[in-house]
Amino acid sequence: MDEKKRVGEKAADFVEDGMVVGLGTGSTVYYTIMKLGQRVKEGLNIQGIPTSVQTEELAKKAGIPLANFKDIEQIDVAIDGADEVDTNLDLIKGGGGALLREKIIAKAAKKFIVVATPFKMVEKLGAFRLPVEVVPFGAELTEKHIRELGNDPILRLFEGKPYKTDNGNYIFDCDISHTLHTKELEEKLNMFPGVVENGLFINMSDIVISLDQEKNVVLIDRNHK
Ligand SMILES: O=C[C@H](O)[C@H](O)[C@H](O)COP(=O)(O)O
Repeated sequence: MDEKKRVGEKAADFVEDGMVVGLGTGSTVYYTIMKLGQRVKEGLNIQGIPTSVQTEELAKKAGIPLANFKDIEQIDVAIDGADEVDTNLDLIKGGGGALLREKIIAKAAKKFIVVATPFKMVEKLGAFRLPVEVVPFGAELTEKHIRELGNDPILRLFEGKPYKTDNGNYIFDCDISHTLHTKELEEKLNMFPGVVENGLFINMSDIVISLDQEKNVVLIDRNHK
C-alpha cells in the first residue's frame, strides 16, 4: 500500500496551476487524486477529466473541479496506473475495466504519466491477460474472431453475469503471452467491428513513475532512456 502511495503521490508534482488533468482509474492513481485534492484545498487551480464513473466520484469527493470536454482546449497531462509496464514503457491497462476512457484521454493529453509499483514492471507484456472491450451485440462472433487470432478470450464476469464497462460493453480478457508484436496486435484487434478498444497502450506513455531496488522513487522518461 505504501508503494502505491509513494508513486501515486509523486505524480501530483507534475501538475501545475491552470492545468487540465486527465484523472486515471485504480488503486495507485487513487493516491494522485487524493494528493491533488489536498493541493486544490491549498489553492491549486486545476480542472480534472475523469476516466471512469468511479474516478469521477472520487475526484468530486476530493474537491477537484471537473471539466466538460466542450469547455476545454487541451488536456495538459493525464496520470494513470497500469497492469503491466514493459522495458519500452508500453502498457497493458484495463484490469479495472476503464481502458476505453483511459485511452481516449491518454491519447489526447500532451503528457501521459504512468504510476506503477515495481510489481507491475516486466520484461515483456503478457503475464497479465489483455482486456479487450467488445460491444454486447454479436459478442459471440467477436469472441470467435479473437479466438482465431490465438488469444483465448475469457468473458469477464461480475456476480455471475457479464461484467459491463461504464460504456455498457463487455470485456474479454485475452492471453497474449505468446505475442511478440504488440503494436500489430493492438491494431489487429481493433479491426474487428465488434471490438471497441483494447488495453494495449503502445508508444503512449511519456514518463513512468516507479521505485528502484532501494525503494527510491524513480522517473523513467521515454526521451531519456
Ligand atoms: O481499468 C483500469 C486501469 O487500467 C488501471 O489503471 C489499472 O488496472 C491499474 O490499476 P491499479 O493501480 O489498481 O493496479
